[in-house]
Amino acid sequence: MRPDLCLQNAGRRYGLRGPWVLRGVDLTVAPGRLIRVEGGNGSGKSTLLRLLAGIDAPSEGRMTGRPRTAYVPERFPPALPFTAAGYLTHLGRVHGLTRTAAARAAGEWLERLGAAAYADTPMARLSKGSSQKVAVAQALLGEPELLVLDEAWTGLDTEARAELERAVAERTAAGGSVVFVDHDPRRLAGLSDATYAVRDGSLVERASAEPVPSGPQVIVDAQGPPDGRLPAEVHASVSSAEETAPGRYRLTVPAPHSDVVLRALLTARPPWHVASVVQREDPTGSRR
Ligand SMILES: Nc1ncnc2c1ncn2[C@@H]1O[C@H](COP(=O)(O)OP(=O)(O)OP(=O)(O)O)[C@@H](O)[C@H]1O
Repeated sequence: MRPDLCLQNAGRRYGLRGPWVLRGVDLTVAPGRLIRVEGGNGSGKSTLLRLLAGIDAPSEGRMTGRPRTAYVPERFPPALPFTAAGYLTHLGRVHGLTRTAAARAAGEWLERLGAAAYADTPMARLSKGSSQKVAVAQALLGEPELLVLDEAWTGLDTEARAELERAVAERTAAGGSVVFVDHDPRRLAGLSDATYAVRDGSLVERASAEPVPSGPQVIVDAQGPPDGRLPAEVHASVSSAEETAPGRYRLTVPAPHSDVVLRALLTARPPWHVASVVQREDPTGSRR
């Protein structure tokens, strides 16, 4: 089991005498956790995410337990001298994949994000939205143990936003950790294990992270063996699980997690029988 990533009494300031942007920050990111970071404009969210991503170092304090990390920055440099597929394949190789595996992963992620048509387009000619898809794909293709997302949904179309939510669910179900900042409070609402606010240079944990799941939910009716226990991946991904008969469950699943849950049920040994899958409207009535 890999260790937790820990920031201990960490501080960051820019320049030797610059004001402290962060100070005395303690944060533990355990495997499988989904962590949301909030805060006002200029409060230091991106600074914290850059420390977690390992592309910046604390000016004081310690950081231990660095996992294999990928990062989607707030601003992605689009004017790189590569095509989208060429760039992603190159990055895949940096992540340790063979050339063939890297090219395959690049193609798969461009396809999932709806950017396959731009695979051979030079990065400098991509629209802002397509460029953001490449930024997201480069982070996902190495199946990182820690995924750090700084406003990664901004600029994506609706389908790609949903796909990124699914990818986050897949990462955490596979034991990866995800830390994200997003201006939309409904982003992954009800799914975070913890929410922290950056305030006056400190990191404050919000008392309780969204107890009531919001956003669209899917109701799955599934039958396992009579003494069947729900697979661990399913347990980790549902809002609630009600046993309606021996081995039969009515699962309420946040929509972004539904693929992960269905896959876990259908590939369990023995596989579960999925009797029905019904979309339930967002109980808060909000739209994304
Ligand atoms: N490279 C840098 N050099 C100097 N100052 C910086 C640098 N990066 C950030 N800062 C300063 O640190 C403070 C926090 O910035 P940061 O980008 O981390 O905040 P943020 O919460 O992510 O802001 P926003 O919501 O506007 O993206 C700001 O005052 C910013 O000007």
